[in-house]
Amino acid sequence: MINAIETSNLTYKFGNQIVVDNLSLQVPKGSIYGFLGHNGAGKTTTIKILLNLLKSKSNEVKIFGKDINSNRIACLKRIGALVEQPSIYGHLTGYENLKNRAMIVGVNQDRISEMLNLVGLSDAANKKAEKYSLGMKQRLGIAIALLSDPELLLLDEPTNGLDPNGIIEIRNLMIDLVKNHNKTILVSSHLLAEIERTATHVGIINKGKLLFQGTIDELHNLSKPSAFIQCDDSLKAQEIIKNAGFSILKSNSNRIDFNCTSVDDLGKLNTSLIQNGITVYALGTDKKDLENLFLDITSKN
Ligand SMILES: Nc1ncnc2c1ncn2[C@@H]1O[C@H](COP(=O)(O)OP(=O)(O)OP(=O)(O)O)[C@@H](O)[C@H]1O
Repeated sequence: MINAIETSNLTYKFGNQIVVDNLSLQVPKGSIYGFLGHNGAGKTTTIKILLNLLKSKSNEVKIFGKDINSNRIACLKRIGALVEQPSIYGHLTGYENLKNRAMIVGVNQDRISEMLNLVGLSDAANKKAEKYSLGMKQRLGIAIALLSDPELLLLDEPTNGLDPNGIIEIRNLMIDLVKNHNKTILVSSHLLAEIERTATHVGIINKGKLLFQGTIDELHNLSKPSAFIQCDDSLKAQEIIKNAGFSILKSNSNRIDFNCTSVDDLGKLNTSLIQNGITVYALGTDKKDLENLFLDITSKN
């Protein structure tokens, strides 16, 4: 299947600084691709290149299989974007902002109500945009980007600065757009927990280099599961765990983490701890969350 976005050894410099370094992204059609990286990693620069706002070499960037440089207009027609602040006029209502944009891009005005409905702003359609919350402004920005019905959406940190409710609204909107409206979304973020809940695929960059790319499941599989025990005698329990052939990963007086992956082994260990007079408060297996994985991956770079 053709990827919505494919970059091949994409490299970009500001002066002598390499900001995007041999980046080969593959964003499958129909995915929510979480583009992760710390501040300054090169996410916005990459998105600007994908929008042809910054120049790439020929065949470094393909949109739905077509080189962006030789098919600029055709490619850009298939992309909607929200980069940095949405371009919204505060003195106009949400409806008027969309109407204005619909005239510029030559889109039928019927789509305005449809877009307001899609992003959940129908009730606020006649309110001035300056009175909108940050989350409403972001959703209006997405509605503007969707007016021309692009297949691919590029969203640069759309949840930045939003409260938990605003984050949930954007998250649900992204899922709805992909599931029910056949869109593909590339969404950049440094809010890792946020990406974990929405993304189907993930690309992690640091200093312009791609450190990981794959499905969210592949990312999770990178972290080795471990087990933990909480009990009343940590020192004695550690001896028993070591004697059973496991290595202690970390421990304190409340909790011991060790390299057990089998629930059978964990059950036997529980029996052994109890037989040795230890009271076990809790035990279970653990997998690293995305945040810790991300720190692991980026710190190795
Ligand atoms: N116009 C520019 N001129 C010179 N350097 C720039 C310019 N824009 C960005 N940079 C530099 O390029 C690097 C990557 O910046 P970029 O904005 O792409 O990162 P980012 O991952 O989007 O970070 P953030 O999350 O902070 O927006 C940074 O070191 C930044 O200082």
